[in-house]
Order: sequence, then C-alpha cells, then structure tokens
Amino acid sequence: MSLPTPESLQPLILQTLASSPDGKIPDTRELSFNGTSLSSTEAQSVVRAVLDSLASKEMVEYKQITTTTYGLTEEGEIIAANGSHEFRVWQALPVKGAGEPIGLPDLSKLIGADIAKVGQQRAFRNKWIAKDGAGFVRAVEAPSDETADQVKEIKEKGDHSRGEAITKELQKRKLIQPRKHIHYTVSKGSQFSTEVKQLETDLTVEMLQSGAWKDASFKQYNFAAAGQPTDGGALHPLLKVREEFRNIFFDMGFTEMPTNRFVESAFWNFDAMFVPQQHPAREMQDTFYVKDPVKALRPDPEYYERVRKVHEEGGYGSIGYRAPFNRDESEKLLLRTHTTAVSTDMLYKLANQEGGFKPAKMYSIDRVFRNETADATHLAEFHQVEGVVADYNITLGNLIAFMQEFFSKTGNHKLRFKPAYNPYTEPSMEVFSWHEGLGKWIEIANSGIFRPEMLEPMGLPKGVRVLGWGMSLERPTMIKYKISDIRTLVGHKTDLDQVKKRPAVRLEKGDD
Ligand SMILES: N[C@@H](Cc1ccccc1)C(=O)O
Repeated sequence: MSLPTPESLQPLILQTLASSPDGKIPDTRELSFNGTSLSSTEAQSVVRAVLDSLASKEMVEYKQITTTTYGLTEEGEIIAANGSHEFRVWQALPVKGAGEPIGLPDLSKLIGADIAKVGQQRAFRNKWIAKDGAGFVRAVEAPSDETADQVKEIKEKGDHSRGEAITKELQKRKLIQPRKHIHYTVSKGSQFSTEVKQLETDLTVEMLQSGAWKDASFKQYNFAAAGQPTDGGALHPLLKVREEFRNIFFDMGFTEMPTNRFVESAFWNFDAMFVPQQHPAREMQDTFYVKDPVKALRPDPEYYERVRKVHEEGGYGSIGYRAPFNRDESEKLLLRTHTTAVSTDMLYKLANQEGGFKPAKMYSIDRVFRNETADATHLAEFHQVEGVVADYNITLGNLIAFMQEFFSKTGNHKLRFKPAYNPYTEPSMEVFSWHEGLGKWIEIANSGIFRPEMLEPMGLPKGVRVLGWGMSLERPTMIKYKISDIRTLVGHKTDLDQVKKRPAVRLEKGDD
C-alpha cells in the first residue's frame, strides 16, 4: 500500500470538511484515500503535514488525539495459541486414579520448566489441580481458561473491552503491551475554503512598487517556530589533548615551564645542549633563521666560555668535538626547533637559582618550527610535549617507569623501548606504542638522559641526573580522533565540522 502525498491528500481533507454537515472531521483515521484506509501511523503523519500547512493559513484548526490499543507480547502469543500456563499444566496431568500423579520435575520435562513452575502455582491456586502423593492430578473436569480467552480477545479487537482491571493485570503479567496511536480531529478555520490561496511570506520592494501588496494575502508569522541553531563555542582537538596531558603532568607532580619565546638563539637551541655546530639539523633547510635582527645573545660570559670549551676542547670526562666553535653561529636567531631549548634554559636557571639546585620535575607543551614541506603527516609548525626530571640517583629505569605511568594514564598500556641517538642524551631511547587501529607499533616519544657535557657547564652539581623526553601533540591527537591528515588540524585548513562536533565543555581527565 503506497502512502498518499501531502499534495494529493490536501483536496480530500478540504472536501471532506466542506461536505460534512457540522464542518468537522471527528477522527482522521476514518478518512480513506482511493479506497485505502488512512488509519496507519505512517498515513497519519502525512495527514499531520497537510494539517500543519493548512493551519498555518488558518484554513483549518485541529487537535491531536492519542489513543492506546493493545497487542500481544511474545508470551501472550504463545498463550493465545496453546492456552495459559496453568491450563497446560492441568492438560498434562491425569484424572485422579486414571494414571500416575505427576510431580514438578516430570511436568518440567513435559511442558518446559518455566511454564510448569508458574502454571503449577496458578493451577493450584485456581483449584484446577490437587496434590496426590508426591505429584499432582486434575481436580476439575474442564477448567475455563479465562486468561487465554482474554488474551485472544485483545489480539482480535486490540482494545480492553474486558475492562481496565483485566488489561492492567495482563500488562503486569507481560502478556500484552500498549501501542500509542496519534490521530486528529479537524474543523474549519477562519480562512476555510476548498481553494488553497497562494500566500506571500514577505512584503517585498517589488510588491510595494507595483501595488500588488494591496491584493496579496500574507502568511501569518509563526513566532513559535524554532530558529536556526547557532554554533556554540567548541574546543579544538589539540586543546583537548593538551588539557588531558596537562592534567596528567599535574597529577604526577610536574610544574609547567614558561614557553612563550618562539624566537631563540642558536646558543640555547643547539650549543648549550652540546649539539655540534656542524650538525646537519642546524642547516637552513631544516631550521628557520630570522633575517632581522640576525643576531642577539645574552649569555652569561662565563657560562658561554664553558660551553665553548666543552665543544672545542672537551672537559668533564669528554674529549669534546675538537672542531672550531664560532660565536657568530651561537648568536644566530632562529625559530626554536624543539622545546628542549626551553628545558635547557630552565635547567640552567635551576642550577643557578638562589639557594642552589633543588630536584625538579617540569613539563611544557608548546609550538616548535621546522623547515619542512607540509604533507599528511608533517607540518612546518607543530606542538611538542616535553618534560625533564632532575634529581640525584635516578637512572634509565626511572625514565622507563615514567613512560609507563604517563602513557598508561592516556590509555596506552603496551610500550616498547628502543635504543636511539641524540647529540645531547646518552643513553637515548625511542618509545613505541602498539596502535590497535593501525595494527602496528608507532613511535610516540624520543627521550634520554642528558649528557654531562650539557649539564656540567651549567653548574648542576655532579651526581645530578636529568631525564628528558619530547613528543608531538599532534600525533596522539590524530590517533585519538582518527584524523588521517595532520593539515586538517591547523590554520585555514582546520576542519571546523570536526571541531564543532565536540562542543566546549569543561574538560575532565580522559574526556574526549
Ligand atoms: N628534542 C627531542 C626530544 C627530546 C627531548 C629531551 C631529551 C631527549 C629527546 C626531539 O625534538 O625529538
């Protein structure tokens, strides 16, 4: 049966109203269209669409009526077909003296445990059956199975003609369930006509100029209509993951390092960390250098001299690089290539603070810059999550334990560690995490123990070890939000739909 369209239904409704003596349609379920009844839920929703449109023109008025009918549940259907549980128990039993009495275990085998148990109790209460020795026998000749009759009648008629009390009882026994039906009663409106007038929605300049407004009919404004939803604020996915990481660091007793300096000298970005001046990472194709001003440096001259010396000549047990160390190179300004420049500056301050060195745990999350061509997995600017732990008597074991604790708090429980190389750490260690979705191990962090050549010129006491690590903020964000192109996370290419899907809420740890 195909549903009528609103267009085809509209004349039927108007005609029915016009020809009804009291100008009413008492129940729209009574309507029929080309010989088919419109009583179904689907048909009534088309009726509703037509009524809404006519009501907005004040051609009709309507009220919604809700009625309830009843249908059988699965159990109700079984009872309608086979009789009530109590009836089936009675049926299964012998007449007294005509056979062995049957106990509950055997009844269960005959008609099923559930039916036997409930049925036996009810049949006994109805006095349809009686105890005989260890079992039961029939106690009446032919019980009248009221429940089955009631259920069958409801199945046929759909209403509660047997009375509300019985309906309630059957519903409580989960034999029948209510179904709601929505239909309408309709009467003529103040603008009723069988012809639908074309209504104007807006008064236009053209109508004013031509005078057409004088004969036009206008649609009523619907002040009750819901407006277009407006966009609320939303947090960028990177901000959410940053917040999550921050909370984890705070939980673990870290303090935040100030990271607001994007422009650094090569001294802090490279030299102070014992990165040789001839290192390929320092070349223009990897690092953005600042054109104007070209140079600036405010090193403590004694510290600068110690750094120069360890590079050129060695010291603190090291033979150094034995290569020329050039002040011009140190003074170059650049966009920091890693937040380890910040950690280095903070470690220097930690070594030289009033009262001397004290153990510290510090983290930062901020932007870094690398001269790279952007593609689906690389950006020229991205964010680093970085941390350092400075204390006496700590080892690589502490670094591994930190990684396990930190990442398990982000939901990454499977980690692997691999030896690596950094000019400023020894040993160095890459951290891999098992990615369930991709089905492979992916690198998530780079780490290590900072070299004495970096720490001792700063004046950190001998015996102080500093664990450090760094990772990108974008990668865990992409994994968490299943983002395949890193470029949709930044700048003018930001995928706003993706951001809007996640409205601004106060973030708790572990929220997504
Ligand atoms: N600076 C390193 C990360 C790192 C920080 C501290 C110690 C070791 C490694 C990077 O950019 O990948």
